[in-house]
Amino acid sequence: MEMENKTDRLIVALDIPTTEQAIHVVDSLGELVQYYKVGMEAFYGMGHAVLAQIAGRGKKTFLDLKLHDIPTTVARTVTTLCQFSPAFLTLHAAGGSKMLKAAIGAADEWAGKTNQPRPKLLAITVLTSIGERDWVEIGYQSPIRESVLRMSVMCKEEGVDGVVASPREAAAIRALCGPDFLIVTPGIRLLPEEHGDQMRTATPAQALKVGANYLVVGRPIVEADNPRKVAANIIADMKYL
Ligand SMILES: O=C(O)c1cc(=O)[nH]c(=O)n1[C@@H]1O[C@H](COP(=O)(O)O)[C@@H](O)[C@H]1O
Repeated sequence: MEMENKTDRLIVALDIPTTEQAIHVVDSLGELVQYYKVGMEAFYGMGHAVLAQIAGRGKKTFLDLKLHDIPTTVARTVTTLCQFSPAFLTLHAAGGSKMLKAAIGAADEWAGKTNQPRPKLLAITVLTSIGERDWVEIGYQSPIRESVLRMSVMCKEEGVDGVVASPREAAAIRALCGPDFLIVTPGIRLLPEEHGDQMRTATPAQALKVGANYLVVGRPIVEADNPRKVAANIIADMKYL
């Protein structure tokens, strides 16, 4: 894949419900951060207007609405969301291969009709907040790692651009899915003891080392007294590698 400067591979999760707060974070991080993740809290709270505000500041968006529904519903939703020109769009691998295929078909069709680049589609594998016990409780019998790898291979075969997974599975995904398959890792912490509800975590340098293309960091930056300082520390850790 076309490689960006590795410090441009930090995605800050704007898990914030109001435009004023969100734009304050974007403006205070300034040149340090190029990608912002707009997830459910931000999108439901602010609507699509926030995407234009982020784009207006020359930043790229990771639209993380984690689509998971029947293939037709997901495909139509992908068409609707493509009009906002996000760099990335997420859906759940657990929606299955037919849903993934329908989503890719919709994005390709939109790009063909509009002559615009299509957003990269990324599939969520097993959420980083899930531990082995939670996984068994839901009813899965294979270990998390096996499930993540199985989903990643299915995504690759269906033509999905990459996956969202924990840094703990990244090296194995990279080995199985090759150098061009995107791996985005949340669950990033400079201080492992501050993991909160994240169960499968790593430091920024560790995540890059095992093959992650992009790192997602939310609360450690957004809820810090000095978001700029924390972002700079994370970037320093990424550079250290
Ligand atoms: O799809 C995601 O972005 C995602 C997948 C996953 O497995 N785990 C995960 O934490 N995320 C998101 O990544 C962000 C992590 O935020 P912090 O834990 O605050 O750094 C949140 O916005 C989550 O919604």
